[in-house]
Amino acid sequence: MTWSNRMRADAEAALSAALATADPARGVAEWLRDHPRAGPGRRVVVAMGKAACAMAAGAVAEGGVDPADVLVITKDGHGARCPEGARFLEAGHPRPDGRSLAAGAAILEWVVGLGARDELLLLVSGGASALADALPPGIPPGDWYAANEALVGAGLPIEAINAVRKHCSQLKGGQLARAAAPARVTALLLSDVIGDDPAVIGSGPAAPDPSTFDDALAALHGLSGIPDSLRAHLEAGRGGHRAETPVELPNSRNVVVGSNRQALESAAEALRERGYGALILTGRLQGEAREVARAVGAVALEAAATAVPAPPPVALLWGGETTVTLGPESGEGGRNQEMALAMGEDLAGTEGVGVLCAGTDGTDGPTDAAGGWVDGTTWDRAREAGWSIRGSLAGHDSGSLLEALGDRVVTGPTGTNVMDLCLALVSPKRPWTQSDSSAN
Ligand SMILES: O=C(O)[C@H](O)CO
Repeated sequence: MTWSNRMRADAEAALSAALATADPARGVAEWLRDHPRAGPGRRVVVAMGKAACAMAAGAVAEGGVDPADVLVITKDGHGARCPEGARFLEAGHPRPDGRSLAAGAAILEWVVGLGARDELLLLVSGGASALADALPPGIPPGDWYAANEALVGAGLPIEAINAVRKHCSQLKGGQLARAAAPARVTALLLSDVIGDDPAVIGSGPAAPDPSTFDDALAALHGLSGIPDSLRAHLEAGRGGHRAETPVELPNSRNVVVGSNRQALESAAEALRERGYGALILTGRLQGEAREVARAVGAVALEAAATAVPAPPPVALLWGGETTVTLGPESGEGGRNQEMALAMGEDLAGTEGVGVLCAGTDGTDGPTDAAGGWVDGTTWDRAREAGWSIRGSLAGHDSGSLLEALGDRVVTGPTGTNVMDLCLALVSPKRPWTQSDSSAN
């Protein structure tokens, strides 16, 4: 086995371990097993987001829940693992649509009439903000769709986008928990945001909201494409003519049951078992993919050259989520494949350094790959095959090149979504021997 194949196999094994840990069904089931219900009363479930089906399956397996009491709202094509007998709705993502509003109405109906002895088990994962909503009077659906388009298209941080969403909704920013009172609300969250803030994940339907109408208006500053009805609603809120989102929710608790950090720790453990020292450098990676890539590549090369921050064999781990700003040309690819490929030039000709970048949902951008692998051989192999890394990056076509080289990382849809992982492996300068690792 070449050093390159060997390290790629190690990185892919670490990714598999991370995905197993981030499995949302497992996270929900484990939490419910450790927190058995006390007292009588119904437990009804609302699962919303891209991982709603798996989370609902975990609740049915361990939570003493009747599937008929489960409402699942997920993205088109994300219905695998949905518990039989649950009410199942699909809705628009990343652009909300009429089905998102129908889903919001269904949620509010689902919690009507719950009493003080009942519990709403709310299972929230990434995408929930677009998939379900209930608009306040005065905001027509068309205006709401246009506003979402403008907010997401402007590349604003998710905190800012969700501050606006929360203040133009009857569900978000803790308002679902308020609607479910006097029932107790337990929200189990699969985090797809940096920092794992319950108020941001899926716009925090059961989380006290520290943001205000004022913050929402500030987020819109300088943004075009926001309809007047929306601005008027927010202005009215700032003037005290609309109810603020709740800052306290005594009936609600929020618990993160799956996160990028857990995935990183599990990947690090798997790499230690394979003979690497493993350092998690950050779970807060963000920024333009190709620029972040240069920094990640530089740290890995530094470890190879100077044994800083740790001597080889070492694995350096990053988590988070980068972005890609598309130009006029865009081919096949996604942020993880672009990030991997953007290291190709800096790594060119080096030995013993390889990097895997992958999205934990298994879908990098609009492609069917999770991400890509790059090492010191990529540049030459691409040239020999008639490809140019620079050209592919210029056309945002990283996926086509990586596919031609057999260097895409393909997991298939994973059912989870805890952002991305980037694993840089640095081998000793000499070839691997049995004593370098317990793995074969
Ligand atoms: O749905 C959302 O708001 C984003 O995915 C963040 O959780």
